[in-house]
Amino acid sequence: MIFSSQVPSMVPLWTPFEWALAMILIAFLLCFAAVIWGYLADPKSLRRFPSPSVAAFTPFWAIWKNARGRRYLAVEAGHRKLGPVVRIGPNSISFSDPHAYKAIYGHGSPIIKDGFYDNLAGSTPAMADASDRHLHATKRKNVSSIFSAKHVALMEPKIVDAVHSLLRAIQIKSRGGTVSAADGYPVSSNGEFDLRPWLNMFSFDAFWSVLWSSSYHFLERGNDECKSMDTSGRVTTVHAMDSFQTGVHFNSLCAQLGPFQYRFARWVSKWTRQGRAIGEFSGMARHGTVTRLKRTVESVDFFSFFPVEITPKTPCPLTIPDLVAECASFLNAGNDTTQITLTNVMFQLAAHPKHQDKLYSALTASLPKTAQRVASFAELSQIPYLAACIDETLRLMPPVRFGLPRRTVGKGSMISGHHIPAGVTVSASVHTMHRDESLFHDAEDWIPERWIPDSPDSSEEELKRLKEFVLPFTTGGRACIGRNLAYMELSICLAALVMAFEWHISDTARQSFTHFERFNTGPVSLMISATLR
Ligand code: HEM
Repeated sequence: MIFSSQVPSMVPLWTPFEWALAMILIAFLLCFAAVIWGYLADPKSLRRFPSPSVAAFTPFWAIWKNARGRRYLAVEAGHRKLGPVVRIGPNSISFSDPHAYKAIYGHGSPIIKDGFYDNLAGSTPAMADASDRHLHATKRKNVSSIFSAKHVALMEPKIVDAVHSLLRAIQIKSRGGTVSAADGYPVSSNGEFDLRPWLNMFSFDAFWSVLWSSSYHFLERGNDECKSMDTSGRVTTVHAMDSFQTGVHFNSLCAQLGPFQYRFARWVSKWTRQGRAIGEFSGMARHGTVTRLKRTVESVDFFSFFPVEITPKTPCPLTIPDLVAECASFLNAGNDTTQITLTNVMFQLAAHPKHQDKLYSALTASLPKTAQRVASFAELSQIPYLAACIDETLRLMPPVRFGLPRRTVGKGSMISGHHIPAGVTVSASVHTMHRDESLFHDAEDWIPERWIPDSPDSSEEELKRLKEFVLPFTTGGRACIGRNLAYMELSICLAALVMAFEWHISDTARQSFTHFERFNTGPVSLMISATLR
């Protein structure tokens, strides 16, 4: 009796910790069962398509590959192993047939942008993120005049100014110096320096000036510190390149989740560096927009052309959140792609000295002596070999390499002879298409001459295919709106770099030149040396 009175009347079966563990296990088993059930039930008949590894069961296959910067390569390897139609997610199909590319993205295709973009968009979608056709058409109408040939031409002096700053900076780096006390980019003892951040600072300086007539003068400082403003108006100093790269990478990873999981991931990540970087980048656009609204500028910039008042042509003008969203989207789309292309083409020219000499001779032969330091776009447009070097780089190393996600609607679509029902994510990658040996000879090699009619490396048939299937800006109603600006900036900057310097790359640097995929796929670094001509 004494003994039993000491025993509590109710002994708890499990401790709170054991209960928590049991709950986690049950939640895990339920998720696992839901995944298997989704796969077996197969309401959209996607099991007919082969898939690499666990891709058919979970989006984390693609997210994991993207986290390691290699998703486009994993998808390409999947096609090589499994064929032209591959399931790369529970609800996501990738095609490698070039004609499938046209069916998905081309003019007249009913297929729309995927929920991936709705996730990216946040509360105020920019034109580039609007998946709804009608909303996109209204937004594109609002901004299309900004990108007219006439308005883009007005931006040339701003680009030229930034090119002069770049040349000054490179001249100092080529001699092993620093551009200012804040310059954080060393030159190694053999004279090599990383050209990538300098081209990135160029693309920021140039685009800031084109968009808002302002500049942080990154190139003059050798430093990318700038201002970011949060939604409450608090201003902080951030590093533009890191905020952009980290923020875009993390946002692209999360956007591959469903809408609920995306919001949850963003909420959880508020306390991480990655989550904060997303806010810092949009804060850079907010700060640029708010300060530009307070200033009057002497020369026109892109911002001057935004419709902010109701007119018959613009019945739905832009509000301040719309302006911030468009500016963030332009800053995102227009800056990194330019940097990536310039870095890639400089790599190719340094790695192919004969082609570099050929381009230099073409430039000196065509340009008047007075124009040779920084030539005008009108003069440079007359030099086919310059365009060929840019186009061949965009073919072999397009800045946007992954299959842009699109969603089938209505009664579904026929793609490559397969009926894909509505509500499926479909994609095709230009990286795979641009390297298709059935379209282009020696497709893995950089051969600018293939773009030049009547050269030994070109043929009439291949030239037709180059025009039809080399689509770094994609095609159809969602194709790049900034293409004219991109060619102007690339041509002026590239010609000036080749006219001013001779570029060299060591074997070690050549072999260690690698790319990393975030949303765009860009070079990690480009160690190079330059000699003043
Ligand atoms: C080499 C340079 C460039 C390349 C390779 C490129 C490529 C692309 C691609 C592939 C898309 C489609 C993206 C998607 O569907 O998700 C796109 C869209 C877009 N690009 Fe570019 N781009 C370049 C330069 C620029 C520049 C300089 C701007 C200037 C702001 C710009 C602005 C845009 C915009 C606003 C869109 C969205 C168009 C829409 O949805 O209607 N791009 N670009």
